Amino acid sequence: MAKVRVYDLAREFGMKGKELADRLVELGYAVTSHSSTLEDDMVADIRRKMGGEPVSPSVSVGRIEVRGRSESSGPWGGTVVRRRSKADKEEAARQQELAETRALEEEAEAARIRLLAQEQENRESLPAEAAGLSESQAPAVPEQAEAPEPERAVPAEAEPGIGTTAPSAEEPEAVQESGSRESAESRPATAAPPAAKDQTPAQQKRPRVRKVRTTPGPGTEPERPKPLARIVGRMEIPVPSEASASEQRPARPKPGNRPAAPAHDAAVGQDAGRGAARGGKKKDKGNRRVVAVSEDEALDRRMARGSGRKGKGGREDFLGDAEGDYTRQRGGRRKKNPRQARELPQPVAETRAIKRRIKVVASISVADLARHMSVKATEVITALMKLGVMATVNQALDVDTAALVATDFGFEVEQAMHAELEVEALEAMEEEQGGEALPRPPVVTVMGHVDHGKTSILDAIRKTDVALGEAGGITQHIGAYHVQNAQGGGITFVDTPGHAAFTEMRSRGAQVTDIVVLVVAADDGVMEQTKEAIAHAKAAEVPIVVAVNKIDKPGADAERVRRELSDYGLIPEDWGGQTIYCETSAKKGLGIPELLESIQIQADILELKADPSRKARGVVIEAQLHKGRGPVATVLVQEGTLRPGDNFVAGMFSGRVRLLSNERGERVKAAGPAIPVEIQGLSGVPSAGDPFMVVTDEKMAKAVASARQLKARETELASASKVSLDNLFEKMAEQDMKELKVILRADVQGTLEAFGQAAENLSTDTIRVHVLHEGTGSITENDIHLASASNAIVIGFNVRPSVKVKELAGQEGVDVRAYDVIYHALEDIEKAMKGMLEPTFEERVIGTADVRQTFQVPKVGLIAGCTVLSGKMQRNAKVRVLREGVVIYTGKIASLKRFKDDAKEVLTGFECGIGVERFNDIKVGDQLEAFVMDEVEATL
Ligand SMILES: Nc1nc2c(ncn2[C@@H]2O[C@H](COP(=O)(O)OP(=O)(O)OP(=O)(O)O)[C@@H](O)[C@H]2O)c(=O)[nH]1
Repeated sequence: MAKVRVYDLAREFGMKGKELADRLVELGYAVTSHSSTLEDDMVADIRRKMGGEPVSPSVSVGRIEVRGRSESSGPWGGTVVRRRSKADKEEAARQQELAETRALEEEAEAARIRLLAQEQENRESLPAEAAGLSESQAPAVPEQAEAPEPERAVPAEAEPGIGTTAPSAEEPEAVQESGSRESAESRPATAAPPAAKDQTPAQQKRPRVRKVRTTPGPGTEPERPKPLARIVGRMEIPVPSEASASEQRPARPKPGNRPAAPAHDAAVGQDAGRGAARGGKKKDKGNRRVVAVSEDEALDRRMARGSGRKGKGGREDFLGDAEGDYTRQRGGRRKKNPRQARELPQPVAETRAIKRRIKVVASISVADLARHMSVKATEVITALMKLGVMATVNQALDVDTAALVATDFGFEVEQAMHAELEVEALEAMEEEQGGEALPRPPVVTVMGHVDHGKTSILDAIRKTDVALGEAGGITQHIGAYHVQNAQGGGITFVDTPGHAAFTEMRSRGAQVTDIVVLVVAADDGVMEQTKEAIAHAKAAEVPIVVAVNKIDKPGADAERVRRELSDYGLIPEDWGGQTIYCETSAKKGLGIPELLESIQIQADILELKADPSRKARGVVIEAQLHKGRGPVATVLVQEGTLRPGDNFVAGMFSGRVRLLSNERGERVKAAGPAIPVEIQGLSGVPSAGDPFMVVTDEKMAKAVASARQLKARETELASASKVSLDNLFEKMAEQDMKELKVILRADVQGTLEAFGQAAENLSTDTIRVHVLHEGTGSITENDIHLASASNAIVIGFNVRPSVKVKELAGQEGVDVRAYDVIYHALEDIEKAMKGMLEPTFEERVIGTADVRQTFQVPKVGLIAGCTVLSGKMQRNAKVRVLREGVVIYTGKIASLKRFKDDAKEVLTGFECGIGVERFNDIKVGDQLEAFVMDEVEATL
């Protein structure tokens, strides 16, 4: 073919040669001047790019690919040459952009449906497409219609569209763009260029766009236009999602793009191929995006693309991150948010999950549980009722119950015992791995009756402390101190006030004392507190060393003391017993070394040992908040060695030993077993008797402390009993109570007024009696609820609470008292205020009976014919009616008859008739349980 020069071509376009040359340079063609020669392919390409065809021809030649490989079309599939009128092409070109945009939205849904329909759907679409072509292009019709291949090819094309792998996927796009469906799916490399050459601009838009994303590979034909030129058309790149959109076009032919359908199909094949290569997920993304795009958005998108990115990054984004890319281009951050929002639920859910977990150590009050779940306490109470649990706001729920009710509110209750378990594990490990247990000094507590000389003896002992040297004198009192005797032995004295503290510590599980020194004044003998001290020491199973003091006194009689103490089991050694006796005079310093020696002997007998190599463990002897030094505690180390820097837990508090000092205020570097030491560095003030333990690290210390605080709070709530006349005095002392709230019930109004006045007159400077509520009639459940909520007691005159009310009162811990005489009630209140009142009554079951028959007796009511199973049935006793083990009524035995005679009581094995007061619903098979309320003696 003759070579065409630029100016020749320019004439076709009605341009000057130079103009076209410049234009071609702009387009990236290697043109130097208006007289440069152009290859045929270049000419065709230029014609296409310059607005289609030369001015003169009235028709253009387009080539469309026949889908699939036909027998006649050779290995790459056949092509059909068709003719289109210029008007058609112009129309197509004009409408192309808008049509595509509209198509995006219109086709989006169809695309999704189509993808889901997969092969069958695609197959159905092909005939429609072929028919569309046949209408306008006679030559194409027979070939397309007759060829069976296209139909076979469609499924193959569709497959990549849904994520299957197509070998062509990784082929250079320049090759793929013009490929037929077949070429796209199988081997498009060489078939593509002819189609590209002959396509109308509208047809080529899409393929051109795709070219942008790839660099022409080695498989491209040499005569193909330079890649640079192709980049110019990049602005029209459809996003991958459009692949699925374009896939729909054959099914919905439109006037503007119907002829281009095959090319679109080819594009589908390409995109599908890419999608396949990148995995179905990305393809799916593309699909989602298409669905979401409106016409306006599509326009925006195209514009954004037009001004947008180039090169590989663009391709990556388009294909792999289409949504992200879109949102970034359209609105930066703002637009990115929706995407983030889609990703957010996960972390949000996690946060919620954490928030929705409530840690409970042992129990939690209803109020606390409600607070944790941000619901009203009444809602929790209702939920509990549904579970069959009757609870009040302040009632404590155990972990299981709390977990059960929390589930209703979408919360999870977690047993918060980890920290404590860790400590236990550490303790166990320490014990296991600990070193050798070595002899340790004894820990001694001095007890005795008032004024028998305890303090004097301790003072005398201190004076013997060789460690004091000439400086002498204890500089500070720390509750315990260690003395070294002349023989080099050491003894630790716990200097706590009396046996109350001793017992209190013991009640906390802190057995610190190895030996008790019982001081008895020789001139006074065994007194009340001497006996108590003996009882406490014995209860604690601690050996006693007796110090018979004040032997210097004229009336001193050591023998008498021995005799008296022998009565309590403290038999002297020289009498054949095992108790060591020492005669001392604290005042004159007599017998003190012997006393110390005796203690030592006793300690030797006990063979006291401890392992100094492990982490320290001990007991808080006393603690206080010091103005300048913060919380300080005297700790008695029982095992291991305590050193500055150790992280520890003391009761509910944690800390790190900042400073260790002994009873003389001297800094010490370490404190071993049985050594009392004062520590600084606590987070709070622990209580005497609290366990002390060095833990692994600060984190653990804090965790354990907070777990204990939580537990303590729960325990406090759980045991928070309501004020009763019995504990009124304690509560006053503990809680600084200033008011005794009373709810009154009486049979007549006059009694109420009289009592109310008298009760309020009992008010003193420290406590006021306040009648919270009063009314006539029996005590109601509401009274109990009110009392429970207000920490009040309920007093009834000539009225008794019903069984139900009584039970409720029991559950709520409300003190309900019934009196017949105002004076007795006032007396009780007065006693309570003085802390003198003791518990009064206790229930005692006296017998059970089986109901065998029932009789309706006129004017009397229902009588149960019973057999007494155990104990006895007693007239006027209280009785519970049980049906299948459940108490259905509690009342009083109104009548008890043996045959026709009234009986006081009926014993086991006998039959009787029982009438229950105000209860006529007794049935055969019920069981009656008779009980009485016994007055309970006050105990110490
Ligand atoms: N004659 C004489 N008097 C003594 C002796 N020991 C103590 N006293 C005196 O007895 C009184 C009470 O002594 P304390 O040491 O205070 O007795 P206590 O047992 O500590 O007393 P409380 O702390 O009140 O329980 C004081 O006046 C002492 O001087 C002693 O061995 N001989």
